[in-house]
Amino acid sequence: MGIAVSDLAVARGGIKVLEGVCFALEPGQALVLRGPNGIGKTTLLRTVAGLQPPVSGRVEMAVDNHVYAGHADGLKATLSVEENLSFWAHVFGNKDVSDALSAFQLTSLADRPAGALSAGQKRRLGLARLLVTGRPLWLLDEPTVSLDSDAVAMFAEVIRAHLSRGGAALMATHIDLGIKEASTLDLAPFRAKAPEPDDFDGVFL
Ligand SMILES: Nc1ncnc2c1ncn2[C@@H]1O[C@H](COP(=O)(O)OP(=O)(O)OP(=O)(O)O)[C@@H](O)[C@H]1O
Repeated sequence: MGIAVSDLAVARGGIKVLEGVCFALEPGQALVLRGPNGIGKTTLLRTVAGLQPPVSGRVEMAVDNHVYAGHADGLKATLSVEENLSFWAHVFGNKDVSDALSAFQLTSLADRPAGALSAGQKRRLGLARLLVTGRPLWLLDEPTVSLDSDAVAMFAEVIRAHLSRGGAALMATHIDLGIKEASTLDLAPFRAKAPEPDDFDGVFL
């Protein structure tokens, strides 16, 4: 099962930012959330991931089916690249990290402490964690930040392989990943309207 989102309204800091959001994501599909800075992509992803409650509407998806990767890489700086991945593999009941290392060209850096990686290498390691979770549904917020063009291509290849295995991905990104299987949802039409004041004259007093 993927995700079914219906008539969803989400808020940040107590203010509604998006409303009436509807989409469905099936296994094997990717959906890219688009919209200008501040429209609410992160807020929507966090709500879908269950990290905050919706204002209204529904998010239907299977329990323990997804993994969320936000802006922070969530790495342990003193653990090596391999130890970081092994830690996360263990959390999700898995062991083998070799495929994740090679998918993001991290094998030659396996023994280096994560704190001594470049920004792009840290991001590659953060994304490699997705592969060791074994979870089918990936919720990704700006996954390509700090990646150079080779690493973006690497990431796009990982997404394609994930989709071909029946996985799914919902992601907010400003760049074109060149994934032809991916569709796009422009969030501009779902921007929440400013609330009508209850007391029109009162707002001027
Ligand atoms: N902690 C907060 N308290 C109040 N408002 C916030 C908070 N964090 C974000 N916002 C506001 O909520 C709105 C939605 O923010 P959000 O981070 O979801 O947007 P975004 O589309 O992901 O933006 P970007 O493309 O810049 O990452 C923005 O207008 C932002 O200023």
